[in-house]
This record gives sequence, C-alpha cells and structure tokens, in this order.
Amino acid sequence: MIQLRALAKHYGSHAVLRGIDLDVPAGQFLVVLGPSGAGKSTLLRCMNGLVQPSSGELRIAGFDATDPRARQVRQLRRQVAMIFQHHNVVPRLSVLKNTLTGRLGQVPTWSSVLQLFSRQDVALAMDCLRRVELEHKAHQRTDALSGGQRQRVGIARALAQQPQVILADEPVASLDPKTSRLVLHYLRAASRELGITVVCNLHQVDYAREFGDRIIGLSGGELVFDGPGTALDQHHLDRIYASPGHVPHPASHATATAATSLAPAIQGT
Ligand SMILES: Nc1ncnc2c1ncn2[C@@H]1O[C@H](COP(=O)(O)OP(=O)(O)OP(=O)(O)O)[C@@H](O)[C@H]1O
Repeated sequence: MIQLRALAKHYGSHAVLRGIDLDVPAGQFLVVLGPSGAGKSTLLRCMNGLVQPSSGELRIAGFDATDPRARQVRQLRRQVAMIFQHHNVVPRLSVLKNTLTGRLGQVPTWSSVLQLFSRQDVALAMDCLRRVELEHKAHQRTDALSGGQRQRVGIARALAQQPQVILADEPVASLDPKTSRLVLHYLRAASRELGITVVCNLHQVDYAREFGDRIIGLSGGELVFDGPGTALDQHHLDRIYASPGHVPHPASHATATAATSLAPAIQGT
C-alpha cells in the first residue's frame, strides 16, 4: 500500500529525512515514534503530497506521491485522508456537515460548491459518525463538543472520504489519557474493520505499544527501529530518543519517559 525507497528531504543543508526505506501493507496500523524534530510530520506530509521529497521514491495507494502535477496530487489526496492534532473541524458547522466535508473530493464541483450532498452521502456520513459513536450529535454545532469529540468528528470526516490510507499527525497530543485511548481505538478499528492503512505519529510510547501493529522509530531523519511493540525495549528507546549526535527535545524525551511510567495508570482507564 505504501512503499518508500531511499526517501530523502532536505531544507537547504538540513537533512530532515535521510534515505527511508519502508513497505506498509494494506490494513496495517503503523505508529511512528521519534523526538521532536525527528522528521515524523515531514514523513506524513511527503505521503500526502504536501511536501515534495528531495530524492527517492514514494508510492502510496497506487500513486507516485513525488509527482507534483496538480491532477496527480488531487487524485492521491482522495485516497489519503489526514487527521491533525487540532482536528481542523469547522466549529460553526454541524457535526454532520463537518463529516460530509470528507465527501467534497468525491462529488462533482458544482455540488461541492453548493454543498449539496446525495442521500447516499448523508447515509455514509451517519454511518461514519456511528463508528465513532457520535451519531446522536449529528445535528449539533461542532463548537458545542469537547476536544475529544471534535477529534472523533475528524476521524468520521476522514472515514467519509473512504480513503485507502489515513495519516494521523499526533492525533491525541492534546487529549487526556482516556480520550486518547478512545480516539486510537477508533483509528485501529478503521484499520481492522475497514482495511484502511493507518500511519500515526505519536509521542506516547505506551500507546504505540498498545495500538500499533508495528512501530517505526525515527531519529534525526533516520529509521532506527522497525518492529512490533513487543520488540521495542529500552535499548531501542534510547536509540530513538537519545541517539549519538542527536540532542533530544527535553519535552519529547520527557513524554516518552513519562508515558512509559504511566503504563499501569493508563491500563486502568
Ligand atoms: N518548511 C520547512 N522549512 C525548513 N525546515 C523545516 C520545514 N519543515 C520542517 N522543517 C524542519 O525539519 C525538521 C523535522 O520537522 P518535523 O516537523 O518533521 O519533525 P517532527 O518529528 O514531526 O517534530 P514534532 O514531534 O515536534 O512535530 C525540524 O528541524 C524542522 O524545523
């Protein structure tokens, strides 16, 4: 589903991604760990065509994601949904309308401009809201929801797009542990039940272990770990968060350490 070969990204002399090789099969829930500045967001942005790699190959959902032509990028983005840390929902719109915006790339331009959605689109959006247990909020304004509920609307909107891939960039960064686990549960259900490939950037090691089918660790733009959560031991964490020559961001290192020590508390929520 996703293939990267020697993928590199430089900003001037700053190498942000240094030759990443990766194959992600359909339906896998892949977690990307790494300290602040490791290149996690840049990797996701390359995957949806927001950032042009400097060199290397990147194929995703059958598209060449390094092809900058507008039509190619549009087609790629139909298959690749994004979920952001700050959920990016439109507060004044209803929950249902926000979810329906996931259909905009799939409907003719005239109906997207007029925001005319078919009965099938509305039924699909309601089904997506049911998947995140928010169908009872469909007609409420989105700004009446909590942060966690808004992130669930963000997931419903991504599902309404019927993508092959969901890219989630720190989707639980500003949520409490219980809500975070709920949001990750819905994302994992999307991969298990709908076969959607999910690539999810996280700062919390425990969530990565609990939810990821597979974890990769980035450090200084290099892939330094690739395996299941059970194989991710302290040695690997040291390599990811404090590899030689890399000065870890204090906050992200603290998050990794704190998350590890929070394990029993989180299990109980
Ligand atoms: N448009 C840009 N121009 C110049 N440098 C950039 C640009 N975007 C990202 N960078 C740099 O690339 C590096 C990696 O950034 P990126 O956002 O991918 O890291 P990250 O691992 O996602 O960090 P965080 O966990 O803090 O979000 C950083 O040093 C950042 O400053």
